Amino acid sequence: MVDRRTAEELIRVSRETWDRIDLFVELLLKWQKTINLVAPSSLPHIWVRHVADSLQLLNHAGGGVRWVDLGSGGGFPGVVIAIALAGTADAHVDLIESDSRKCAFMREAIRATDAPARVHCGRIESVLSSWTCPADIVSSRALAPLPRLLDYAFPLLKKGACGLFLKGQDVEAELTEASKSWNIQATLKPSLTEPRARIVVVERLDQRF
Ligand SMILES: C[S@@+](CC[C@H](N)C(=O)[O-])C[C@H]1O[C@@H](n2cnc3c(N)ncnc32)[C@H](O)[C@@H]1O
Repeated sequence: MVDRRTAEELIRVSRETWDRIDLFVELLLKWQKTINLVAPSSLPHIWVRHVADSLQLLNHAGGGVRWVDLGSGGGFPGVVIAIALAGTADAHVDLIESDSRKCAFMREAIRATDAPARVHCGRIESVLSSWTCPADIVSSRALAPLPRLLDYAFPLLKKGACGLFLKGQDVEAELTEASKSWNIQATLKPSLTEPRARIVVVERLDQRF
């Protein structure tokens, strides 16, 4: 349980939130036997590598409670964020994922933890093409290189959502590439869980013509 203790030292959330995350992790480990929800090699480090990695986004959300998480997979960061926001007025997380087995897992996790979230099983491009709900935050982890990620998130960013994207060490090159198509107002924040990783906070995005 060193990994779990390290996560608790990195991130401050309530005892009740940790209890609900315990339920989520228990369920994930059960489903992981039949579906690849996270890389098997990362399981011994699940608390820091996945749970704390997700929760750290709350530090950059400016109190935003209406989230849309893209390519949520096994629930990172979206389901973990929803669990942490449970009980907060107006909090809601929309999770968009195209793999129906991962969607089934997330629906079960939301039910078991009573998290304020909803799963949209489909392609991001298609789900967001008719999206009308306001969003404070659009998040994602390990979905696509930044240029494609910005294409996906643009329908929400252009309406004023803030982008919170967990990225690896290649983020500077990805930002340079994305700048060819976009005017990006963004800042890079250090990750609490991985020294080489960064959180890209996109405050504003406009298309270059
Ligand atoms: C590498 S996984 C990352 C999952 C999770 N965000 C995480 O960090 O553990 C990428 C996920 O995005 C989903 N995905 C990829 N392209 C997508 C698209 N266009 N629309 C919806 N989901 C997509 C995949 O099915 C997969 O579950």
